[in-house]
Amino acid sequence: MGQKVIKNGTIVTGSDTYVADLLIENEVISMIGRNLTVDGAEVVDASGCYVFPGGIDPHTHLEMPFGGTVSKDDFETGTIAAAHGGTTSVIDFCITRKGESLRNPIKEWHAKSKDKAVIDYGFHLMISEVTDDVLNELPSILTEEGITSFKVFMAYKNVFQADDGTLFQTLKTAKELGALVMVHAENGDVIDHLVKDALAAGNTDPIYHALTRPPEAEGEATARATQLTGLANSQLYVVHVSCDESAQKIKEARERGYDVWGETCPQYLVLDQTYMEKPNFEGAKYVWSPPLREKWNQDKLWNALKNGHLQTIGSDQCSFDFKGQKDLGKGDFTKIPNGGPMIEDRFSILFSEGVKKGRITLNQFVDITSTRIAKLFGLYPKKGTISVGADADIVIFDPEVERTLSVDTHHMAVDYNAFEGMKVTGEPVTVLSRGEFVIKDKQFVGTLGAGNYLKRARYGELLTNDSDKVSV
Ligand SMILES: NC(=O)NCCC(=O)O
Ligand SMILES: [Zn+2]
Ligand SMILES: [Zn+2]
Repeated sequence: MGQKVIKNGTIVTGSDTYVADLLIENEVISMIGRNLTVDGAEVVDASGCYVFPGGIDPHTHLEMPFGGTVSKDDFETGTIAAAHGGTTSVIDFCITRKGESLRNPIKEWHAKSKDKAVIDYGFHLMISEVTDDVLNELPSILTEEGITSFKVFMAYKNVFQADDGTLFQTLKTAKELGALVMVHAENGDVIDHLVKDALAAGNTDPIYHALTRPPEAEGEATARATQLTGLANSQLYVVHVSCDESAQKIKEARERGYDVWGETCPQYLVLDQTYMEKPNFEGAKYVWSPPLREKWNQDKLWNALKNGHLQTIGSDQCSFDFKGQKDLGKGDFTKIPNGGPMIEDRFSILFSEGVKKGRITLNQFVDITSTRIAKLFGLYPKKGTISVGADADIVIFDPEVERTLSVDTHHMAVDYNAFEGMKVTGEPVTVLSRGEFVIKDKQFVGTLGAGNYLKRARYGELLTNDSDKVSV
């Protein structure tokens, strides 16, 4: 791979903003300085643009079986769309099955991703039960696979839901092994009860998905998960926080000194529950779990990001076509596959709605979309920052261009965009993954299978390109 110099851009990290040039050699950033000239190096002009570390999406479901169907974007279309949107690494959820070796789904996830991913990728491992077999397998999964985060679902009764004992045992095991536990925090039993009541009363429209999953069910589960984390003296990351009820519980746990972190998603910051009332079943496009909330929650979530009570943003990418997939739930909202297309717009929504509207600073934007995620999930400082020795995962971002989000221009494989017609400011122009162009002048120029599988460091450890893992 030849050398490249990125010139005249404004480099932005989670803590600093400065004008400098970057030299890229052998997949990494090898020099940062003013007026760099290197004979034979390709010059990439970033005048007028920000130069960000590539976004890291900690929460994707690519080609995931759900609700009798499979999410539409796979590791090919999903990672191409991610790259267009300024994301250069994703961590996808590997879904396990009870009574089976954890190795089987991991193999399946490798098979799904290896020849398709155009950017780097890692896996989280879902834990649905903790048996002796699972406990015996887990240590080698950390060391051999570099999978250092486990997800437990407290919702989706009779599908993914684990009980409190499983969550507690997972927290204890994670502490021993050095893994981060992620939790989908909604009270699945209460939701099941409310869903049965709604269906018995003939309430089958998409809006009842939201009405049967109230904020209290999310707040209660979040509080329970954080308390169990305190009891186990472990570490917890609450995914897709949708409402003030849950954000408050995370803040309280952190104030108590618990090692608890929270992620929100673009949809909860921008869309609200009224979208689920759209006619002609269009409300189904906006069915996520947890559901969209009343609008006033959005200011609370933005403030939580600004004040550090929530720390990251994930896409929760789990896309289904409106025609042929979402419509499986016509006449019964419980059959609408949960999730939406979000991998491409995560970065730009946070920039446009967050930085441009003065809700967060530019450096917070980088921290929330990249640096903090790299630190929590064992990728830092190989990923998540711009420094000498880091992977040259770079986004050259035009902060002034105005555009309209639409299914007509997005690169995700589905037949709608959740932000259809929304105007945003700012766009990734050129994106590099380990020094190679993936997006050049807004065009995809990457290679299927060029993405590397990421073996991640344990919770609290660094991952560098020099020595594989360094303790801190
Ligand atoms: N969030 C959602 O609605 N779908 C994806 C699966 C999950 O994260 O719960
Ligand atoms: Zn979830
Ligand atoms: Zn999810």
